[in-house]
Amino acid sequence: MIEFRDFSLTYPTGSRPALREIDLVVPRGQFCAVVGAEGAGKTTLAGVISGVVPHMTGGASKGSARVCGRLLTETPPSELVGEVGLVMQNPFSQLSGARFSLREELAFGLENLGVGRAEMIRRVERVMADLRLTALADLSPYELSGGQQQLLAIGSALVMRPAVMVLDEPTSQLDAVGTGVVFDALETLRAQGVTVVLFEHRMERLARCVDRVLVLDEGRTAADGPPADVLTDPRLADWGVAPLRYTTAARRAVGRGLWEEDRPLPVTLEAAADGFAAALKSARTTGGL
Ligand SMILES: Nc1ncnc2c1ncn2[C@@H]1O[C@H](COP(=O)(O)OP(=O)(O)OP(=O)(O)O)[C@@H](O)[C@H]1O
Repeated sequence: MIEFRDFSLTYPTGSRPALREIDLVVPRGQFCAVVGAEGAGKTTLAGVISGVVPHMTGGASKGSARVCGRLLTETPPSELVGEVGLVMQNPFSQLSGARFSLREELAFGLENLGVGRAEMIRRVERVMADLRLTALADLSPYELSGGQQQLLAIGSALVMRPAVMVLDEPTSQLDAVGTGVVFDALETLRAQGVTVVLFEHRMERLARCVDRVLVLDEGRTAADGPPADVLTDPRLADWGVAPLRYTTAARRAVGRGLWEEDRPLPVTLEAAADGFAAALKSARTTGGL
């Protein structure tokens, strides 16, 4: 689905590559998260997958980057419409400004593609049902909350039935409620088997819903694997990524003999609760409490 081979990219004004020797294969249906410090290359990678970089920014590349077999550096973004859906940080800036209701906004891209009316209605209704937007169908996009607007942006991308969805920090401008709404929608995408690359810094939510986490550090792949491995890697902070609170608490508990050494460090609240409950039980049994 996504295939990068030894791919590097240097912006025209860049003194060093923003991406270096990236090898990345994301198969169909995989849900992959990309994390990294500021300037690590996350937005650049999102831009390459969605066709924005280098077509709209300029830049020289080496190696190859493909989505659905198409070489991204040779395919203009307009030709990727059916293949890649992009959702960016600011939901407001993604509204067309040309439509009066949420339902019409969802139909906008399909109208531009010349999709027939019956098919358009079918797709729009389906996306509204999947993202639980049906009750808001007749509201103006400008009456929606930030979280709802971001759901609309996700819906506008999804309605085009892209092979891959790229979400570049979709919750960074949202409050806790909006973030919850977007992560619930991501669970829906996952359940539907959509291939997703999510660039995100809210690791606690991310650890639950992704198959794989890739860490970028100064444009290179520093780590790549299941969240339970990558997010408990002791080098995470060296790569500029704050470890999860659960992992940090359990690591301290290991040091004090309060976390079973052979129990993996937790990356979710549930795993942390189970681990601490087991530690408490064993302390009670052995008379430690
Ligand atoms: N359009 C551009 N022209 C020149 N250099 C750029 C451009 N966009 C990004 N860069 C540089 O490329 C490197 C990677 O930036 P990028 O925005 O991809 O990182 P990031 O991980 O998304 O960072 P942040 O979390 O701050 O958004 C940085 O050194 C940045 O200064």
